Amino acid sequence: MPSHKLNYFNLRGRGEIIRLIFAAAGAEFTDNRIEFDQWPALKADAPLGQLPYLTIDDSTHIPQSMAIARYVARETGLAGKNNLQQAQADAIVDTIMEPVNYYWSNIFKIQDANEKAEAFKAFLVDQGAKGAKNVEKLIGLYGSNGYSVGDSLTWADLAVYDVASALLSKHPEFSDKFPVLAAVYKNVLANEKLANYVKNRPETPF
Ligand SMILES: N[C@@H](CCC(=O)N[C@@H](CS)C(=O)NCC(=O)O)C(=O)O
Repeated sequence: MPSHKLNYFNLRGRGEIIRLIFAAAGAEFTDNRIEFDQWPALKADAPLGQLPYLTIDDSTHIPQSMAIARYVARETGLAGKNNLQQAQADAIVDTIMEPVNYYWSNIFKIQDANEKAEAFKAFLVDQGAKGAKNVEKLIGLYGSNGYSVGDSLTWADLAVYDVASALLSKHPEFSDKFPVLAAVYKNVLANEKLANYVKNRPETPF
C-alpha cells in the first residue's frame, strides 16, 4: 500500500469517516491535525484550498472527503465485496450525507445560541428523521445482522456510526426511534479495533 497522510483540522467533522476506515482496517496513516491558527499559512497547499485532503506517497493530493473515504475504503477492502455491494454502500453513504450536508450549510453557521438550538430541534424532526428513516430502509434491503451491506463491515457502517454517534451521544432516546441505526452503531463498537480507536482518539467538540 502507498503511504497516506490525512490533512484535516483537529476535529471529527468531515475527516473522521476517513480516520475510522483506516482504523477499522488496521492500516497505517499519518493523522495530520491542523490547528485553526496554522491554517491560513497552509491553505495554499490544499488542492482546493479546503480540508480534508489526502497526500499519497508524499506526492499526490486528493481533495473532497467522500472521494477520499471511498478511495481508502477500496484500498483497505472496506468498500463492499463486489460492484453491487459497492453501489449499495455508496447509496447508504449518500443518503446519510444529505442531512449532514444540510446541517453544515444551514445550522452549523447560525451564531445566535437560541436560534441555533431551535433550528437544530426542527432539523432533528424533519431532515434528520427523514434521512434516518431512508437509511434504515436501505439497510433493511441490503444488510443483515447489524451490517449495512451484506454480512460484513463496510465503510457504510462507519458512516452510519459516525453520524449516529454524534446524535446518540446527545439524544440517546433516538435509539428507540431508529433501532436499525442503533444496531449498526452497536455492532461497530463491538469491533475491537474500532472500540480502541474511539476510546483513544482526541476529544474534540465535533
Ligand atoms: N465538499 C468538501 C467540503 C470541504 C470543506 O467545507 N472544508 C471546510 C472544513 S469542514 C474547510 O476547509 N474550511 C476552511 C476553508 O474553507 O478555508 C469536502 O467534503 O471535503
